[in-house]
Amino acid sequence: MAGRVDLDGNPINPMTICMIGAGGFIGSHLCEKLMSETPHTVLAVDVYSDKIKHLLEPTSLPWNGRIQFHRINIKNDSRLEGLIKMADLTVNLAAICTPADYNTRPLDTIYSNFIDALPVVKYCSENGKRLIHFSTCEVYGKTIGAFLPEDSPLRQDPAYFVLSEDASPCIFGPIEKQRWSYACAKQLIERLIYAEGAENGLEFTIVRPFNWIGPRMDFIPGIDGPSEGVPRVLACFSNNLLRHEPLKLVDGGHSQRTFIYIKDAIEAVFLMIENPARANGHIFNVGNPNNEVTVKQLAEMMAQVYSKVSGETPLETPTVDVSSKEFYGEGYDDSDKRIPDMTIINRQLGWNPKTSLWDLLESTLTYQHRTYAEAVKQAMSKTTAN
Ligand SMILES: NC(=O)c1ccc[n+]([C@@H]2O[C@H](COP(=O)([O-])OP(=O)(O)OC[C@H]3O[C@@H](n4cnc5c(N)ncnc54)[C@H](O)[C@@H]3O)[C@@H](O)[C@H]2O)c1
Ligand SMILES: O=c1ccn([C@@H]2O[C@H](COP(=O)(O)OP(=O)(O)O[C@H]3OC[C@@H](O)[C@H](O)[C@H]3O)[C@@H](O)[C@H]2O)c(=O)[nH]1
Repeated sequence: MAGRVDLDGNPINPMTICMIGAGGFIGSHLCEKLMSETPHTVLAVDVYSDKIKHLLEPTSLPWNGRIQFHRINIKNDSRLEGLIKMADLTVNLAAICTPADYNTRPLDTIYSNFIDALPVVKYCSENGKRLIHFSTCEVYGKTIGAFLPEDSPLRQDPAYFVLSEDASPCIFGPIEKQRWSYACAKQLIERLIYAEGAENGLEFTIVRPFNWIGPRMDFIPGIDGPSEGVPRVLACFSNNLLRHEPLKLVDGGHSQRTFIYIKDAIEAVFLMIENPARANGHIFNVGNPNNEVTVKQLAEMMAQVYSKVSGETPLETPTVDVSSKEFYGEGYDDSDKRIPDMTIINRQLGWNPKTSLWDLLESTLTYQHRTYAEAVKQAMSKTTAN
């Protein structure tokens, strides 16, 4: 850890980071790396701590004293301002961010992603503290290309689908498609943060993650989350594979996504944390444009990789189609394609993702198998016995 320098060769001084949502998927990976590779201190705020328990106990851990857990619901806790004041930097990850909630719990989604984030922005601005706020690639909504005729050659032109921070429009569906409640709330908080920067000098960085995936993402229904819960696609498909049942393709699985390994993405956040002069005032796409697949291709690849890492015979029928209405309910809609423009993050931080989709699925599904296979087997045999 000695002699750590930033991208401009200046020494990096130890800092205190107030991390809100530290107990979630991204937060747990950030905390892990901050503890093992830096001298920084983390004030970890969340309502849950299961995913960072291994960093908090036992007290003999080498970073003991550098991470403190504060079980706080930021909706209604006066301790939040004190923690932000104690820190040099606040990283806000807290949000409802599973698509199954956007159309079924739109009020909770809007409150979580906009209203609950407001005091965090305000406390940072009023106290002259730096803020790294987690937004989403969903703020881009649909691509311009999605509105062109199916056979238009312009659909092949990157100008119609590559998503860039300073040029692409934000294209959402109608209000009755409540799917967009999340994207719209995230867009408004981005605009508010940007305005606080412009009018009141808030030092901010906005992160737009493009489908970060890896170990500890969401939950496996009925094992470490509600049996009726619907997590994001990695956990849905992992659950299907663990139960040896076909993977469900929503509306044929034609939508496209670029997936990035959580460990690559965390490197980018590290560069932002430790290079404020290069990161402040910027919005960054963080994704892997080389890992594009349709959801159907993702399902097929996951089935292949899972069979390799578990030694189980592949499913005869690996996928089954399901309508979005049946799977998510009324008001669902989808982003068609998400390719991040990497120009700004390359220029400011010199960062590039490294891990291929196959490799990241291999390590992630090895983790899923080791962590859950036995518990799923037991839960399934209990259900059969009853
Ligand atoms: N994972 C991705 O690919 C991805 C993509 C786009 C955007 N994001 C954004 O990144 C952030 C983190 O995402 P994640 O994947 O780690 O999700 P996550 O659900 O695993 O983590 C969010 C954490 O915030 C906590 N939280 C929510 N409301 C809270 C409250 N009121 N008080 C205290 N804690 C609260 C939750 O308990 C959870 O631990 C979110 O803002 C999300 O919108 C993630
Ligand atoms: O079992 C499933 C689950 C999901 N899907 C599909 O897989 C695609 C990806 O679904 P995800 O659940 O990962 O969610 P999305 O990529 O649509 O959005 C996510 O991306 C960015 C973040 O802001 C959020 O974490 C989330 O909104 C969608 O097209 C969805 O319809 C399936 O076909 N089957």
